[in-house]
Amino acid sequence: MLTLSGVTKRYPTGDRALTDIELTLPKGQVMALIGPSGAGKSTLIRCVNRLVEPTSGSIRLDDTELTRLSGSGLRKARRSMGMIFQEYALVDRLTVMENVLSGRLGYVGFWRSFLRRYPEDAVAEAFRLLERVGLPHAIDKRADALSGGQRQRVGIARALLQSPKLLLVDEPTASLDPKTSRQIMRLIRELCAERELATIINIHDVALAQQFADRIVGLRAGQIVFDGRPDELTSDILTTIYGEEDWDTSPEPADEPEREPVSYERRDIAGAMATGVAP
Ligand SMILES: Nc1ncnc2c1ncn2[C@@H]1O[C@H](COP(=O)(O)OP(=O)(O)OP(=O)(O)O)[C@@H](O)[C@H]1O
Repeated sequence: MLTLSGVTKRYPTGDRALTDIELTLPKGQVMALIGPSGAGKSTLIRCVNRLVEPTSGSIRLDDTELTRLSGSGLRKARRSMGMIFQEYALVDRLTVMENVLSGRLGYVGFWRSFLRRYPEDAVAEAFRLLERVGLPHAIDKRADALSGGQRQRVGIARALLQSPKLLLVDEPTASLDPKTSRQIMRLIRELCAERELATIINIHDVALAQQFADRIVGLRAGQIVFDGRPDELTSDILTTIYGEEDWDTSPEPADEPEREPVSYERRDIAGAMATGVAP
């Protein structure tokens, strides 16, 4: 479905962000891309949707060579790639429904979108998607009245309204609490299975990646140093990806502070039992 072959990116500054990347992503697979800061994760995702121009190599989505596209060909190809962002990228003053419908901008043309006239089938599908992501009650709310988790659900519905073949997801949980992060990852996973969407998720949280991805690719200094199943990600491999660290130890329990022995009078204890307040 998506095939990267010999992809290299050197920025004009001389930074070599990716070197000779070989990667094939089949339909329906959720792939987590992990690696330290600066490893090249965002650059890889951005090369696929051509927000960044690869210096060399080939990127194919089905039969289309993405690196050769420009103008309308590139716009058409981008419709088949849904993006989900860390900071949600919603328009705050628009409603949830309007934000979701903006996922169709690549299809409806400038004047129709300017006049906010979307085809009926797009509106019906937006309703269905908002129901599916758990926001049917929030359709008319302004985006800035939502919590982070709700905003990310809107971002997911907007990406899916494009009817993409591929989802490119950049740090979807970086601004969310642990429970909401899991809910969002679970939702992305379920939707990918339902729609047979191939997905690349750029993520720092290794535990979340292991729990919700089918496959993990580890990048270090622009090169793939691990490509395997989540259960194959051992401490040694984490060291290869991130560098030396003791991955197995949990934090030492904090020492109890030494306390002066306290003696209570019997009547203090009786009082405490009556009021629930320690003497
Ligand atoms: N626009 C740019 N111009 C020059 N160099 C860049 C640019 N964007 C990224 N780089 C460099 O490319 C390398 C890879 O950066 P990239 O942002 O892709 O890494 P990352 O793994 O996504 O990092 P993070 O996890 O911190 O987001 C780094 O050395 C970075 O400094």
